[in-house]
Amino acid sequence: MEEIAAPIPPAELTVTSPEQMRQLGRRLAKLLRAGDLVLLSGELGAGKTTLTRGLGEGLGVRGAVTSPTFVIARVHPSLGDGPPLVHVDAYRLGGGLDEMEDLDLDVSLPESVIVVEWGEGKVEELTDDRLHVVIHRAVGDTTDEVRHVTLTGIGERWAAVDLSVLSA
Ligand SMILES: Nc1ncnc2c1ncn2[C@@H]1O[C@H](COP(=O)(O)OP(=O)(O)OP(=O)(O)O)[C@@H](O)[C@H]1O
Ligand SMILES: [Mg+2]
Repeated sequence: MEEIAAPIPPAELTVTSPEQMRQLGRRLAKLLRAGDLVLLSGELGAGKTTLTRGLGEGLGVRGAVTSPTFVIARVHPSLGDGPPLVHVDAYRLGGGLDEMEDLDLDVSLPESVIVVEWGEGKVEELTDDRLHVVIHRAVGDTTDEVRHVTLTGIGERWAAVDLSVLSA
């Protein structure tokens, strides 16, 4: 009989500064590979771009990750032989997937690591597997630098990945 493994629970961690958020991104980058989709949720200023900056550093890609004001997506090629980082800000992406494909990114998505801010309900169809990262501020707190981060792996790709290593 086939053994069905219990799903790995989401990892929950607390981050107390922007620098720590970047560090988390750098550590998370080590778990990522070409074809991965990372969905980032959290209110304005939660730290999605800050985390992505760390991901870019960890992946060793060219160019600093910034908040794209006039572009929806930016491709950061690898400085080595790793996958490029495709950073999407779907805030203004109304139509979802179709528009995503229309972006004409000149990059092969299955060969890239794709990180999407504000992508909920828009890009899930890109792949069955995704890592969903939710960043929360402590309720009612706008001055504090404390953030609660929940990482949930969805699909076969993440079934055996122990995300608790990220809290180390
Ligand atoms: N623990 C923390 N982690 C991340 N950012 C933090 C933290 N504490 C304070 N900050 C600050 O909060 C802001 C986060 O901005 P960032 O652009 O990363 O957010 P965002 O979620 O991408 O917002 P947007 O929805 O506008 O794209 C930065 O100014 C950063 O310095
Ligand atoms: Mg952002």
